Amino acid sequence: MLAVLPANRSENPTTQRKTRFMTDAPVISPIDQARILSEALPHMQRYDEETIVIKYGGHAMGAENDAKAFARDIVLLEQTAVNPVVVHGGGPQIATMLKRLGIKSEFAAGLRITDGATIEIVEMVLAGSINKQLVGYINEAGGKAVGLCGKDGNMVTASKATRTMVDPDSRIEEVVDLGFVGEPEKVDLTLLNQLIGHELIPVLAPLATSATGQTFNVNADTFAGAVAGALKAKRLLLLTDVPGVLDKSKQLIPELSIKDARKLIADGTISGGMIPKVETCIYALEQGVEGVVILDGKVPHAVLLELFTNQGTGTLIHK
Ligand SMILES: Nc1ncnc2c1ncn2[C@@H]1O[C@H](COP(=O)(O)OP(=O)(O)O)[C@@H](O)[C@H]1O
Ligand SMILES: CC(=O)N[C@@H](CCC(=O)OP(=O)(O)O)C(=O)O
Repeated sequence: MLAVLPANRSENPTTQRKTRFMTDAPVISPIDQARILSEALPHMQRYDEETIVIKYGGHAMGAENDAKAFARDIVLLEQTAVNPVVVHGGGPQIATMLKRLGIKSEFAAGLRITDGATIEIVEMVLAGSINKQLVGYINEAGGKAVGLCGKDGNMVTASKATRTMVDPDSRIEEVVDLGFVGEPEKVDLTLLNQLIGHELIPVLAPLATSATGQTFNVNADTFAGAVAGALKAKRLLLLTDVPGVLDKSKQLIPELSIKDARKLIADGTISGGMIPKVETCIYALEQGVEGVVILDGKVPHAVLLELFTNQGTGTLIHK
């Protein structure tokens, strides 16, 4: 038998809830809402059953409501048959905790120099608080998130990272000892393959183990690139707090070739935390990821805008 529509639709609790949500939003007619959904169809079809790695940076996280909105968009992706894999950062949150504990922290080439005391805090903040918070938000939005780090199932093994820096005064090159900072060497997909495509959303903290069982702190962009490369992901999205890669006059560069990106690193236009981000994009492209984008995660629904509309935001890096 056909269900009888309620005579007064506003008495329907579902309609009431929707109406309440709509009060703060710009007025969009129901027909426009339907049109927007319909226009998303070809985009959804393009990503059907495809794996998309989304790196959610510590700066992009912002307030609780922003993280909850991000989580909701991730659930929406999964609902449309995309396979999202979330890798999160937490640099600013680690910095806050280290400061509270009176532990000094320094960076070299965008990487945190990580001693024995620091790695304990890094693991606590990344795999403990941030990871479980994001898992909670995704699950609250109706998803089934599984929080892991690279140590689980030996997913990501790493070797000790080193960087050569040029002393600005003497111009002499010196090797910087970064301590327990790891460079991903191998990604074992056994565990991830148990989750992807089974309605489960992996949420990964960027920690790895060495061959001898040492825990390594891995830059979250580098970690995301290694995972995206191993998965041959369709897209890698790096969400940060700037519109994308900016030129010397702070203008957004919408597209960047690998060659030009390398030039911008060499001439100092790209510096600090943007270096591992761009290096990650280059690595991921070389590993067969189809498209990589650096974008502003603070823009509401940044992920949906990038994937499901014609409005490309941020910097697309290509071969
Ligand atoms: N050319 C550049 N374009 C944009 N951002 C840059 C550039 N060079 C350096 N940066 C810095 O990189 C930062 C992003 O890296 P990071 O702080 O590690 O972000 P996240 O926490 O999202 O990984 C920006 O906030 C900006 O200060
Ligand atoms: C080695 C290294 O630098 N690790 C990073 C890991 C977290 C991270 O990368 O977080 P964001 O993406 O928010 O910057 C750190 O200790 O800050």
